[in-house]
Amino acid sequence: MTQRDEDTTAVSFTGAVRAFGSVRAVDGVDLRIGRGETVALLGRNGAGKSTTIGMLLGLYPPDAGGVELFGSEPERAVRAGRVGAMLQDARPVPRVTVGELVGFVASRYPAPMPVSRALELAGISALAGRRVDRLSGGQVQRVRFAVALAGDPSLLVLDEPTAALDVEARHVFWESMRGYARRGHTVLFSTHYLEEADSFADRIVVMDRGRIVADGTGEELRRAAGGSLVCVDLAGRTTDGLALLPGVRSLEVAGDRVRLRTDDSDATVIALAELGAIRRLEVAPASLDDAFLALTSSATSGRPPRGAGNCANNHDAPAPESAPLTPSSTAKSTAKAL
Ligand SMILES: Nc1ncnc2c1ncn2[C@@H]1O[C@H](COP(=O)(O)OP(=O)(O)OP(=O)(O)O)[C@@H](O)[C@H]1O
Repeated sequence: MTQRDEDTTAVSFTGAVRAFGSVRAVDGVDLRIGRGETVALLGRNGAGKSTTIGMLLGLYPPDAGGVELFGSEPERAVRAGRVGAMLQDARPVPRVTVGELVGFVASRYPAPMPVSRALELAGISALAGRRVDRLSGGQVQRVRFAVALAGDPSLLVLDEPTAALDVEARHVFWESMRGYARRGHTVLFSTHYLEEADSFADRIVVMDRGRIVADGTGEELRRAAGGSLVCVDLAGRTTDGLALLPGVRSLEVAGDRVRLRTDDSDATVIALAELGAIRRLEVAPASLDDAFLALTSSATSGRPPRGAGNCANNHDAPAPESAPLTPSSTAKSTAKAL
């Protein structure tokens, strides 16, 4: 790494590998995050996101390759108070109040932010005098955010930060995050919420089976996954030959309706018209859900993914706001790529 790279790089993974027994949780990851960037780490359960975050914090030394924070080993950056983390499995400390906990954590850092400021940013000023072990799951999650902020770190690392939050609390959380990022801080967060990744990150890094399978803006990911969806009723015909039509990358069947993922919707539509297969024909741009499903390993046949816009099966209910993409929902919604 050159001096200039060191000056502009917050996080650097080079061919990083970490295995647990026979499972290669992180399998050759190369990733650079520039200072001031907000990056989302997206992937199904078990994709390797938490292990990546653990490596970044120095909790899991790499079996091969390297990980650096601000140009040195992670432990050093963590010890210097340059990193604030919010992990999934942190337990509430018994018997202390929120203010005491955040104050204690802040006192361990060389240049902390005022406790009142950390509480305010996390939206929990009113909880300062409450005992941490008597809070709701969503409130504890916000306390953990305040703890991560307490040292006024240059890099915030958040593992599924909004997992236990209701819709309103998620909005408050992201507003705080935006404010923090705007001050030039670097943020890396993992999430199952595609909309959150799209709305709040400068870049989305998609992991699958320990590897990075895509890295770019939401728009770039949509394009990489195949631009458009063409949907049409089968009207009793089979899908024979449809996968071979011009532009078509894959197809999915839901009842009597077929969805073609295509790089060239015009050519696909013309070919369908030549076959006389144009009943209830619709063309729609691929959604981020579609991109995610195309970029990660797809599962079984079934309903079209949520967020497929006008090209979804007309009988499908609309997607709930910011629904998380969990294996159970993807297994139901992922269609077979042929
Ligand atoms: N401490 C561990 N011991 C054994 N296997 C582990 C350990 N930590 C993770 N793994 C395995 O490594 C793989 C990646 O797990 P990881 O927790 O990094 O995924 P993830 O993307 O964060 O998943 P989730 O979204 O469910 O939190 C999984 O197969 C997991 O079972």
